[in-house]
Amino acid sequence: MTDQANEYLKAVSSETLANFKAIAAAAQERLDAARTSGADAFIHTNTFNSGVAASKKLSAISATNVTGYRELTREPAICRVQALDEEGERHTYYIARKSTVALHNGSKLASYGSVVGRLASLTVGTEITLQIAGKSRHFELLENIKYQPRFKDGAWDSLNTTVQGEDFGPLTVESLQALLRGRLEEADAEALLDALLQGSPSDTVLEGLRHEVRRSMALRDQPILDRFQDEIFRLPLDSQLLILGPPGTGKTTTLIRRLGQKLDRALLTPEETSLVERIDHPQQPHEQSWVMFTPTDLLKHFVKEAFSREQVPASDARIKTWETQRGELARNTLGILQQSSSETGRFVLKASSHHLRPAVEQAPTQWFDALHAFHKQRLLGQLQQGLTILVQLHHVVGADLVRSLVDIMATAEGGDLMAAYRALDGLESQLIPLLKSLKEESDQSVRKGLIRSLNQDRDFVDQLAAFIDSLQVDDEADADGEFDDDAGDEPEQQQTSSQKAVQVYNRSIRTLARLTFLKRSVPKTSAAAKIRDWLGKSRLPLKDELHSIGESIAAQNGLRRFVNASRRSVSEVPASYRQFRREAVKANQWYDGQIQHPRHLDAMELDAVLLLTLRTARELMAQPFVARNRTEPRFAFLQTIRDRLYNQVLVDEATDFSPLQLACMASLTRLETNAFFACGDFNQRITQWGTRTHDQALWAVSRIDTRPITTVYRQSQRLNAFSAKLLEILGGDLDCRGQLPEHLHHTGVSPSLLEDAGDFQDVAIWLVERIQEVEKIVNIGELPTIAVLVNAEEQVKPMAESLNHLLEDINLRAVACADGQSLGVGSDVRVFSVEHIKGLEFEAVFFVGIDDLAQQWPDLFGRFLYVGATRAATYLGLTCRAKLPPALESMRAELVSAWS
Ligand SMILES: Nc1ncnc2c1ncn2[C@@H]1O[C@H](COP(=O)(O)OP(=O)(O)OP(=O)(O)O)[C@@H](O)[C@H]1O
Repeated sequence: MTDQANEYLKAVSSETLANFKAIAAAAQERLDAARTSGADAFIHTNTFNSGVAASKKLSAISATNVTGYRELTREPAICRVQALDEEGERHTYYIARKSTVALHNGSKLASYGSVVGRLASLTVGTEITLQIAGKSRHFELLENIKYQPRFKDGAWDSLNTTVQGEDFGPLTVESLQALLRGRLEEADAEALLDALLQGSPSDTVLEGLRHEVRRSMALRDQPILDRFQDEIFRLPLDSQLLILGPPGTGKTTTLIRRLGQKLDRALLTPEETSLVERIDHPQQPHEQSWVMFTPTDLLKHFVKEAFSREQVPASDARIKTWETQRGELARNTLGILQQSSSETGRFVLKASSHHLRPAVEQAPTQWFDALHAFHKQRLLGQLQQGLTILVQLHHVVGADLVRSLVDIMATAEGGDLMAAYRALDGLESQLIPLLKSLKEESDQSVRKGLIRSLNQDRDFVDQLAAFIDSLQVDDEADADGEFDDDAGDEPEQQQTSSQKAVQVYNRSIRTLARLTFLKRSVPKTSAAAKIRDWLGKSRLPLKDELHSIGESIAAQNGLRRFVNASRRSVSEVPASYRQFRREAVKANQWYDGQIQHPRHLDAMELDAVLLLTLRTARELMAQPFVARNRTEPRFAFLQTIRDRLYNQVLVDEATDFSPLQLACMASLTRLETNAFFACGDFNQRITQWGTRTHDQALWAVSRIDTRPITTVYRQSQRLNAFSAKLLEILGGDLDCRGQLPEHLHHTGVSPSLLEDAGDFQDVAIWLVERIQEVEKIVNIGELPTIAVLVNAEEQVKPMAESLNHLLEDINLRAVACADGQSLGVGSDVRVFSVEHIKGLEFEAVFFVGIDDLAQQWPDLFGRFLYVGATRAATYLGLTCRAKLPPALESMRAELVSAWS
């Protein structure tokens, strides 16, 4: 670096530290003002007439402001940029992480999420056009300085500041204070001595960018994104995006930053603001209307801190696994699963069962499409049968009504069920009263028969109740009569045994009457047949009576199919599924598992039922005739679902979710926003059911826009090269390889290998030697993050125990992170089962028993190895109980036995 550059650097450092002080002081002034006059000091709007919701929103804004100012007192700025505008004028901006404050000294401070904040992501020499205050402004970036501010002993400093100027850099300045003083601080003299002894440059200014050792078990702070990530995170709120990229390219980082930006009303574009205001709901304001799905609980814990840096409160209600969300929806909201063991009729989830063929589980989209088509056909069939009945009974229901229904059915048969529902919605004012009067008449006639029997025998109802209790009824045999009465539309209530007996009597007589009228036989195993036989001729209504009741019931049956038809398209998904599966099993299609009970569902089947329910409900919600009448009681069933939708849905490690699960998640976005943001990597899929191809992703979210990112920020050059080779020999998608950022000095070391390792005690000896090496090489006064990965949950504790025997002697500890529930604390060596470590990052990773893994999971071995190996930033160790698996033999030359 030239003397001139050095002097310039000092001048800028001095300006920076003065500005840090000024920003922190200005922010403190605002905080003090708020304290004396109440937090509402920030609000200049008159709230008297704005209602409760508006004042709630404003107090939320003032709370955000307070947090923002407080953050500025801790971290005044994260960047300083200089840019040349189209008129040749130089502009200097300081950029803060989230908030801004006006400065008295003329310096300009913008937040990173603002339009000007984009300059922070550019490299020097890049040109950009920005829309500032409605005007297009063109800039060329001349200089970019990134800070890590620290306040120590009453003075501001910035550590590991990176600087890139027009004709110098990038450089890393260890400490701006030290640069200004020309030496490292006294307190750091020891570090300086160590650095000198290791032969590293003693100067506080280093050429290039340096790797930052991973010290904590949380997603690393990355306040400024690169240009490509930055572009993605600012895309409009109502986008559907899938970021694809190799491990460690900052996909999760980008996702969290995007959420932070899109939740901050001050940073939304005018279009986004008007969209958010249109859909804002006092019960679930925009700031809380989001959910993020992660495949494991561990990843959930790993990213939580990154959310709080974004000032986004992220409770368990916001970051979830799909299993949690699915359970809530299927059980509580949609009633697909039974809620208690006493309840009957609904499905029971058997999560560990597999009913579908493995090939269907791996590519379930065709199966789902077949189910969808079946459901539509079944709904159409119900209406067609209704029309056939009504055409014959036009003298009961009226010829005009039948003609209208004939026209509506022509539309439905043309494939447009939604248009048919719209027309039927308009016809309900005729259908419902007619149905009601027919039912009253037929109920009256059925009741007469009951009273007759009671007159003959006062114990009739008690005897009937006792008989009903002894009945073994076949639900399927009674399913035929589902439109006989509307009891199914009412919630099941607690009944006395007499009430139940009378209800079963009524239902059975109606069924018998309808089948008599239709001249059809009664299924032998049905309740109706059993009751008929029990009643005997003397207590059954006369044949003529049955015929006339039957005619009315048949007409009601026909009419009922046209009432609430749209609701049935949603509520009858489970019934369609049961029938679909019954027929497919008979036809030897799709299924081959043992289905113990017609009400049992495996996890993928539940996803399918859920998806079909959600998609049908959304299709209905999008219909103008529904949207117009959304508050009407007849559409209350949709409101329950609407209340469960989110302004934004985010998915991390999307490829571990099946296409059905991704489609369900996308179906949880508000219809107005459709804001869906997912990230993943097909090479890192470690579930059999996960999404395998881009086509599957497109099937799940039809308008998804895929954005690749390829700069690898996690791994050293050596490990990145090793990972790329691993991908090659394991047959991964080679287009998904990444490269390290320019100017990064992070060569690293080759992975190390132990063969013929023996039992855990022997492995532990080798691991502890390597851990000590890492500690020595890293030399940061504490242990960096270290993970030991084992092949199965039951190995976690024994491995941790074996390590602890040895680590104790050097004052270190290993912790068993069992069941993927805990991330461990402090600088312990963490032992995980490999299936839980998706998305995590460590400075060093040791993968124990990879030859056993190859035998245990021949299909997924390569993927587990790839995911495990790419968790490591710098140090990777592999151990084999016997020898390196044959698939990896060609990598032997890349492996060493130790690092020192
Ligand atoms: N623009 C950037 N500059 C420097 N470091 C970055 C940048 N973006 C991300 N990182 C760092 O890269 C590392 C990996 O980030 P992240 O976990 O978000 O990647 P990922 O693509 O989600 O990885 P994986 O596919 O393994 O889940 C983190 O330490 C993060 O801080």
